[in-house]
Amino acid sequence: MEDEDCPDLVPIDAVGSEETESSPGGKIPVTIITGYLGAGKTTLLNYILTEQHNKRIAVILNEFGEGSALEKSLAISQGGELYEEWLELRNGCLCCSVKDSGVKAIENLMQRRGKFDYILLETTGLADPGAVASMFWVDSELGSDIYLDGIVSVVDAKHGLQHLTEVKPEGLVNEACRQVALADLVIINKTDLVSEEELNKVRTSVRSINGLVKILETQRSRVDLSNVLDLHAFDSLSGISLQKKFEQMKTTHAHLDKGIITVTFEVPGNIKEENLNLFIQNLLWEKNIKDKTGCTMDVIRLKGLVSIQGKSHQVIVQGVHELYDLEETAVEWKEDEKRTNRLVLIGRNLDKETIKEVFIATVTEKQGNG
Ligand SMILES: Nc1nc2c(ncn2[C@@H]2O[C@H](COP(=O)(O)OP(=O)(O)OP(=O)(O)O)[C@@H](O)[C@H]2O)c(=O)[nH]1
Ligand SMILES: [Zn+2]
Repeated sequence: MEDEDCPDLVPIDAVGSEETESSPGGKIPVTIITGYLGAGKTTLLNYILTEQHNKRIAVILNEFGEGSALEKSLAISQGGELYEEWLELRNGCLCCSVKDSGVKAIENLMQRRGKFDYILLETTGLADPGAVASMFWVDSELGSDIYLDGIVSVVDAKHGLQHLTEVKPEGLVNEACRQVALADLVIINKTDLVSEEELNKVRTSVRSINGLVKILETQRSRVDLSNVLDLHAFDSLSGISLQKKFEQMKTTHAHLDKGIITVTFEVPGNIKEENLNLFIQNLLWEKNIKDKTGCTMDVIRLKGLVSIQGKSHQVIVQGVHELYDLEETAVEWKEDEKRTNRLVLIGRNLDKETIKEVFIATVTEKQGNG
């Protein structure tokens, strides 16, 4: 069994000398809350801020949007002014509302280290959560204090289907779809406003975009916090749950439009790390892998469990847009176990046969001695 309480390993020089009462040397998890305009993100965060849960959560509300969301946060800020200072709430949480990307707010928040154990960050309804997520990966200064735990996307049960199926001008990705594609958890909210049949359609649509995502259904964004926090979606702890998902995953339904879909494939054997890097870089950086009609495959999210030559443990692959990394998991290949590589890609113009062929060609290709 995995010891979930085991602190993440951090480089020694990353452990600051400042007061870190909560978890010495430990990084603070950040969960990104996305979702289309009006889906219920702020409602979710307000719910978390007002519930008793014995957790000290710092919440960064994005108040770029107008109307009801603003009013809600005004209610929380009590003073009647838009809050740009950190406010300590009765249940031990901290709250701040910001107008920009929120990264500034996180930097500002880190000065209050020791007062909270978790950060929830709301993005604007139209934001690309991948861009926000990327900042935690590439910003090493932020990265030594915090880590990305997961991406949660709130979907409006009433209008979600319309948002998800809206066709954008050529070349543009529908933001609502992108948010679902990147999510580790989708909360279908406002179920009070729809029939069971409508709800089914939304669920099916979410599932067809993202075959891996966990789906919850709520009213007023009332969720069990344990389903939202500590998902460990981006670290090696998620290797075990990823393996379970592979087993449960059904093949994706054929999509009529050129929307975002999930494809998954498996190739048995051991692969070389450099060949895997080459494959991923062709896909994410060079973007030179095309489908049968000549369209470039556009991968938004990538996950995989692979078997690398010379490594005794399964390796997890994580990608968001152009960024990716490989990390050895705690799961060891057993001696009599068939070594295999399983990948999941979420994106556009993905064609399973072609991508699998390219993978096989790339990873089995003999590399020169140099
Ligand atoms: N009927 C119904 N209304 C809801 C539910 N959840 C939230 N709402 C309402 O939907 C509206 C939008 O909710 P918000 O939480 O502000 O949505 P948001 O995603 O933060 O919106 P933006 O920040 O503007 O993108 C508010 O008026 C909420 O009261 C629900 O489950 N059912
Ligand atoms: Zn909001």
